Amino acid sequence: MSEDSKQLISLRNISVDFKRDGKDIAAVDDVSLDVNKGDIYGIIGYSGAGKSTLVRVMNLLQRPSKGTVTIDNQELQGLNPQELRNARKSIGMIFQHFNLMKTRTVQGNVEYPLLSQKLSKNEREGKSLELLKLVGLEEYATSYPSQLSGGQKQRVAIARALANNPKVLISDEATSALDPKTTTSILELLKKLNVELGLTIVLITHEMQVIKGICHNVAVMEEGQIIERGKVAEVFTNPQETLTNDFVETSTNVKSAIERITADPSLSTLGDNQRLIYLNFIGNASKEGLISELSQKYQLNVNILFANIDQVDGENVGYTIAIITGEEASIERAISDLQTAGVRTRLLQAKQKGE
Ligand SMILES: Nc1ncnc2c1ncn2[C@@H]1O[C@H](COP(=O)(O)OP(=O)(O)OP(=O)(O)O)[C@@H](O)[C@H]1O
Repeated sequence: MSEDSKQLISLRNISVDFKRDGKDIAAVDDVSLDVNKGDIYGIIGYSGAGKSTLVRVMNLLQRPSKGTVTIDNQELQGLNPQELRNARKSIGMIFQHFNLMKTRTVQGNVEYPLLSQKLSKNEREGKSLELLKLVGLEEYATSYPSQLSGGQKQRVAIARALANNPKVLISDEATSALDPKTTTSILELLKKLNVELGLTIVLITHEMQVIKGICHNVAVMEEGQIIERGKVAEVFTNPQETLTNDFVETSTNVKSAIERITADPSLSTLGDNQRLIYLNFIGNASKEGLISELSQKYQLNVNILFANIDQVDGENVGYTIAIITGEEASIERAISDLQTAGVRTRLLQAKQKGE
């Protein structure tokens, strides 16, 4: 397969400017992004970062001020209105507030996009029931949206988005209005659609937990730009930008643990030759064993204040905050050994003799 045919979405130098109070706002600022077929690509950023605007560019619901949009080797800006309508069918979308039609039944909602296809009533009914089965809601075909829970409404919206057999599903904060358990079940459904149908998914969110749950790749957006991108496991364990680090540490509870520990004098008032240190490691939990091994080797006392282990894209990632006590040179050597073994270390606080 050539590099080109692997790409499903290709955005080149996209900028979107809006006018507000007579001033230009760069909602998206010179963004290039490639999404490969079969990928689950997450775009994360705080509110106002430009995520929704960027994904609306992917089907030209938002025309960019600059740049080109190519979907499956077809440049969208070159299409006439009829061709664009057809191209848009290959891009399904789901949203935070589901956008279902209240006066139509569940099945009626799923059938709606099929009305523009040359299908008989029977074929439409068959297809919509098949889609409802796929999302686990065939028993609710005759119910109305108001009779469903949020998670069920989102399943209906997913079935509807799949009606035209799209190549890509864009999920715009689709789990933001759902509780954590329902969020997990919707993410599991998206993962299943990705695996079983080979559906490419672009998912925008402000929660790293969502990215960690199902994405293979991630882009971090701030002020209209992509400031960092890469494989989720890599970005998670070695974030380069402050904002990325902030997302990672919030989702792993490391941020709140550091705040709690440094605000508590009984934990953060260090004695002589003590260091408060943060350790982050990927791979096997045996790195935990490494800490006790090094503490024996260098005669250090390690007091673990916080530890968390997480799964990112199938890999274990560990986070530990500890106070290490011992001779300064021994601490230095132990930290150097940890780094050699692939552990990321960060000094949070230190007190040397005589301070
Ligand atoms: N139609 C519009 N007219 C003017 N400004 C807009 C318009 N749409 C978005 N913006 C502005 O563009 C910037 C990016 O908005 P966008 O909705 O893309 O961000 P976001 O990251 O998706 O945030 P959120 O999750 O809150 O929607 C914001 O400053 C927003 O106010």
